[in-house]
Amino acid sequence: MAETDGAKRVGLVAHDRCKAEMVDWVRTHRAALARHRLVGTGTTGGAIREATGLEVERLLSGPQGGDAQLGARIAEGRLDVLIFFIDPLSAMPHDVDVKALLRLAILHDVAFACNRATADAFLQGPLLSARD
Ligand SMILES: O=C(CO)COP(=O)(O)O
Repeated sequence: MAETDGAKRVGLVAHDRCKAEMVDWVRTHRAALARHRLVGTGTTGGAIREATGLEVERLLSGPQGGDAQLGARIAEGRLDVLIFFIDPLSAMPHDVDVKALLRLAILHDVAFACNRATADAFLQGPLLSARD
């Protein structure tokens, strides 16, 4: 656990076709997520902040380096959990950045959820639970 208050540093990222689902997921779990420190890629973070009023640190947009910034945080031990709703049906110009982010999460043993079912499971257990 990274923070003494139990808060985790949570990265939030969604590809364009998954952004509505990400916003809905955050809205659904707003109370639990409000206990953590949220950081998102530019557009995702802005959409979440706008829709929920939650404080979200915004990095660059993914294709402009936001995925790489999250990867750097993982490499530096500054991110605890990654929620990344990946579009499995679209080619991405920054696919190498997406792969690098996931590779770094695996390498540094950072828990990551790439779909809603897994993200929901994170809310049930010690990673992001609303319970203490
Ligand atoms: O492209 C992304 C992840 O690969 C997400 O970036 P945005 O949140 O800026 O759209």
